[in-house]
Amino acid sequence: MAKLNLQNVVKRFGDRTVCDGIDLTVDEGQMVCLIGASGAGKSTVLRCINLLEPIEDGEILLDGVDISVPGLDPQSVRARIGIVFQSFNLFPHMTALDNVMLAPRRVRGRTRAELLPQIEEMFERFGLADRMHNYPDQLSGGQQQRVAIVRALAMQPEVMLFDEITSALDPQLVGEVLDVLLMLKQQGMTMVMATHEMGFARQAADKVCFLQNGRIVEEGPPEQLFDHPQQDATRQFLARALK
Ligand SMILES: Nc1ncnc2c1ncn2[C@@H]1O[C@H](COP(=O)(O)OP(=O)(O)OP(=O)(O)O)[C@@H](O)[C@H]1O
Repeated sequence: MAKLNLQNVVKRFGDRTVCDGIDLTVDEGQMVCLIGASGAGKSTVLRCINLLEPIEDGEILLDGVDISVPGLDPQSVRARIGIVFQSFNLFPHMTALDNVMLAPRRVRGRTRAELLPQIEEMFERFGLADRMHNYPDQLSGGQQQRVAIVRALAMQPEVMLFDEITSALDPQLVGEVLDVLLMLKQQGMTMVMATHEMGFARQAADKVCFLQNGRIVEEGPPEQLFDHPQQDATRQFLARALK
């Protein structure tokens, strides 16, 4: 697994600065949660890391190498950094298995036969063994999101990014998706997660970063940030979110 470093990352949309000098370190095997009000810039940070958005300034280092330099093939970076979104984005005309196999076949040139044992094992591990041949509309939201996670993992990424992956789920399905993240953490995956699930951030994160107006205004281990927030903005946000 890899280590991720953001140094003074600046992202603007027109004259609006959405990431205003983000410094973030995610050590190998760490889970970092980004929290903050809607519009604070959490998704944009993740999209910049995955090179879905070009940045105006700063550096994004993957194991010490700047991946944000112009000219670098974004596909090769995205093969190393997986991302899962709120909306599962599965192809509706393909089975769960075919959705998962698509990228490793296309990008890595692997065959179905080569991939099958590893992918079957992942479906099994994430409680989806009997769902491999179902189409997305035959699956619950929680199952679809777990398939989306398996799809990202099938590329054998070194870092995983999760953007509000439980926000579109019925409350009773949230737990089964968060459990998958706990399993990944146990396996030592390096992860960054934008979330409104404060209970999960408190329980599972190694570090929590509070974003406000495109800046990380406070960060620390969850017990420090949740129990002893230093900034008024953090206190007010947590008071509302934990209510
Ligand atoms: N493609 C875009 N063009 C213009 N503005 C954008 C674009 N994408 C995001 N923004 C703006 O950037 C700001 C940060 O958005 P972002 O989605 O990163 O916030 P967020 O913290 O993830 O919010 P949420 O919790 O609602 O997902 C918002 O004001 C948003 O309107």
